[in-house]
Amino acid sequence: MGHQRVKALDYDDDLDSDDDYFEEGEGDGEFLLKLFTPTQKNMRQGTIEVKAALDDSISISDKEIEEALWHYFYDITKSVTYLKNKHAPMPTKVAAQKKSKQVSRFDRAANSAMNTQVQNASGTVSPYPIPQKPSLEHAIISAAEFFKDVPWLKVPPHRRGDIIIEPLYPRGGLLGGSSKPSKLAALAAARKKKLESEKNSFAAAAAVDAAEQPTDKVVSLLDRLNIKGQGKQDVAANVTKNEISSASVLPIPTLRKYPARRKRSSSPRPAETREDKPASVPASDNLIEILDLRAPPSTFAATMIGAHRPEPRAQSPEGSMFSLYANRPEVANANPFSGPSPDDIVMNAQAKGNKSKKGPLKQPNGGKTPSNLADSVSSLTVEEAPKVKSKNLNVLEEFEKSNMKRMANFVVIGHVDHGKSTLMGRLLYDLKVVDQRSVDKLRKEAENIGKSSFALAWVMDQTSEERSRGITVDIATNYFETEKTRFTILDAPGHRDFIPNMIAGASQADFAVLVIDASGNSFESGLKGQTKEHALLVRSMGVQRLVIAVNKMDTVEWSQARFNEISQQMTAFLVAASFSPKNLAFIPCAGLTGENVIKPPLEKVIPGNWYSGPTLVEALDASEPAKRALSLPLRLTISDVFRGGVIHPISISGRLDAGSLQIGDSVLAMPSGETATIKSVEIEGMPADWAVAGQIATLHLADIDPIHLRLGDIICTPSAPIKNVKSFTAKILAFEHVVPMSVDVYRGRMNAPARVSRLVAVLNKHSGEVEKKRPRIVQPGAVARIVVELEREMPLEVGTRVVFRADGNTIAAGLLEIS
Ligand SMILES: Nc1nc2c(ncn2[C@@H]2O[C@H](COP(=O)(O)OP(=O)(O)OP(=O)(O)O)[C@@H](O)[C@H]2O)c(=O)[nH]1
Repeated sequence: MGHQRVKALDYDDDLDSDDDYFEEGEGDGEFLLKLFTPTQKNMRQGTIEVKAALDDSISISDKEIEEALWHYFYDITKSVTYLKNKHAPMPTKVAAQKKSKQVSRFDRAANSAMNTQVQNASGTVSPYPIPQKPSLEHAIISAAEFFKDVPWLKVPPHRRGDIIIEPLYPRGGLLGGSSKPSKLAALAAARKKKLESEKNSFAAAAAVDAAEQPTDKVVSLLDRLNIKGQGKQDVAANVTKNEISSASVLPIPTLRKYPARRKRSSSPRPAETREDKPASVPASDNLIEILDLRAPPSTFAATMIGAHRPEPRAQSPEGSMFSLYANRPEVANANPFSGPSPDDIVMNAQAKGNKSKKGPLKQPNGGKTPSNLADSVSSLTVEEAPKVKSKNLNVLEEFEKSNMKRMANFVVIGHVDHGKSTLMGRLLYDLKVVDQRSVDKLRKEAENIGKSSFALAWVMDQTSEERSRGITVDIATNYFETEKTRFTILDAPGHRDFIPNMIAGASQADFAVLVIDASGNSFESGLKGQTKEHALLVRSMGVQRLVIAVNKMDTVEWSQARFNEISQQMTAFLVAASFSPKNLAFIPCAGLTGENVIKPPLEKVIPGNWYSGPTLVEALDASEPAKRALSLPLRLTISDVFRGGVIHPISISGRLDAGSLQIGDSVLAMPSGETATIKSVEIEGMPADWAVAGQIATLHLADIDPIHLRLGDIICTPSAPIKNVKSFTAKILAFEHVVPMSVDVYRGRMNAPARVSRLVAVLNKHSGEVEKKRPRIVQPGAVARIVVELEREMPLEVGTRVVFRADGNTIAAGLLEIS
């Protein structure tokens, strides 16, 4: 700070302007004198010493020395150093300015190359030393030379081997470091040496293997296959023959023990390349001169590789990076596809093993050509499930031999709540078909919902809906037998809403049991309701015999008068409905209490013991067996379609109207026209081999989809099928007025909308003779012939019984005459 202040004294302006500064203590003259006297001495002495310290070659004026001394406050050493540095010879001003900045070696090398080019062009000498070209022969090789025939791995023969790139500069030059090899370099060298020794030993071992075929050597499967494989022998022979002699000269790529690597290298080559260009080294005359369009190396490249311009490159036509060893004779002579592939070797070895153990090995495609294979495939068929084997029974003979108890199916009809189900429940209970325990249980359950009187009815009505509503909805089936007959009960619903179900039941019946409530007004109301309708329906459906159960006699105290009244009225009606009086049987009974069901009523019950007739069961048993159309073609009306589980996925049940069937039979479903095979048969829940007309059978089917089976469809014999018709002529009994009108035609459960298209004639009820042609209307109770047009086809034939309904009422029933 003092120095700065002294130095500032040189500026007059400052001195003049800062008068106060000098006014402290002494006056101006004295102060200056004190100040400059020792300075002048020091300056003279310092100038002498600096001159002495400086080299004589450097010419420096005294003033310059004094300035230095003044600047460095008479420090001789610093002043000398400053002057020396100031007057030392400097190459350029730029270099002097960048003296403090370390010039990178790369920059120096680049500058050198640039100067070299400049020197070559202008003859000037570069200020920097240019690296001298190494004297070794290898040093002439530049990187461009090395890679002149790249892509990689395309090494010319004269350079095949250890490529030694002599460093342009001593190690540790450009990038620093020691000239001693690094550990990594040492490891690489050791590995290389080891591989070479392995290669030589492997080549020798391969030669021995080819001759001796060692078997005791523990090698992997691939090793063994490789050794035994022809491809291996070929390659090994080549390697042995060519490589051992040249191994010391030409370091070859290491041959691996496993052939997969060789396969991998050759497999990508397309077949056409393999055929057109065998794996041989392209001779020199095969080389193609390629126009060298490359630009001269850049400055950087020239620095790195020198100014050498590579010769025009010669490239093999293949120009492939995989041709590194293509010009090697052992590889050139080897056709990689001449022998089996490694996969082939493995497969052949496996085939050998299998052959030795299991005989001839099948070829993957069975030795078939593609065309044969295609033929075989086209000839393949999906084998159908084995048909059920038929016992080929003569069913009619079997039926005769069986001495089967006669069978009868009857439908229980009548107005709603007249006691049909209760009467049948009593029948079954008294016949011990249903045990006491079951009835007690039903009674208890019925009591729980306040319907204790329905307990016996629940023997038949088993669905929750029926039990909760107290009415029968669908046909309920049950079985019992007497000494003479096996009976099937078809309990029909009495409610008018379920007339179709009642028709379905009636279509299976041999006769009918008409239940009439004897209590006050019930009979009369029934006559207005389904009592008459049901009677007419069953009659129109072919039922000729009726057992009329005058039920609930307990409610009228077993009044004979009431019984007689009902009998007379009903007889008149039924005879009018074409029932024969001899086929009508009136039985007084009480289903709820069980009188006269299976046991005659007690005298105390019947006042005056006025009834001595049969019980209900006796009346049933007294019925003439229905004629069975055994010799006619099979006709079975489907009343139920269900899935019988895994074993029986498709099952149907229904009454055989005609014909017979047995296990293994092929049957035809109409109207679908689909065939099925009968797998098994059940009659009354028991397995059977066959079934005949009149029986209600369950058939478990195969070879048919359930969608082709519906309620009311007909199962028939394929050789004599029932036909689907669109129109027919029928003889009808009119219940209501019939005019040309829209109706629904029922055949059992099957129905279809139709139109009465024409009234042909009114017929005599008894003789059937035409009484009036082309009537405009058919009166209720009259018999007439009409023509009906169906909106869709139905399987119908002559003799089929049909029912006509309109607006929920049965208006007529009839028999097909012409279809
Ligand atoms: N007092 C008396 N009641 C009876 C007799 N038979 C049936 N009942 C009663 O009549 C009612 C109807 O009986 P169900 O057997 O259900 O009549 P149903 O004709 O089968 O009825 P649906 O099948 O619905 O048409 C029940 O409450 C029975 O207890 C009988 O002999 N005497």
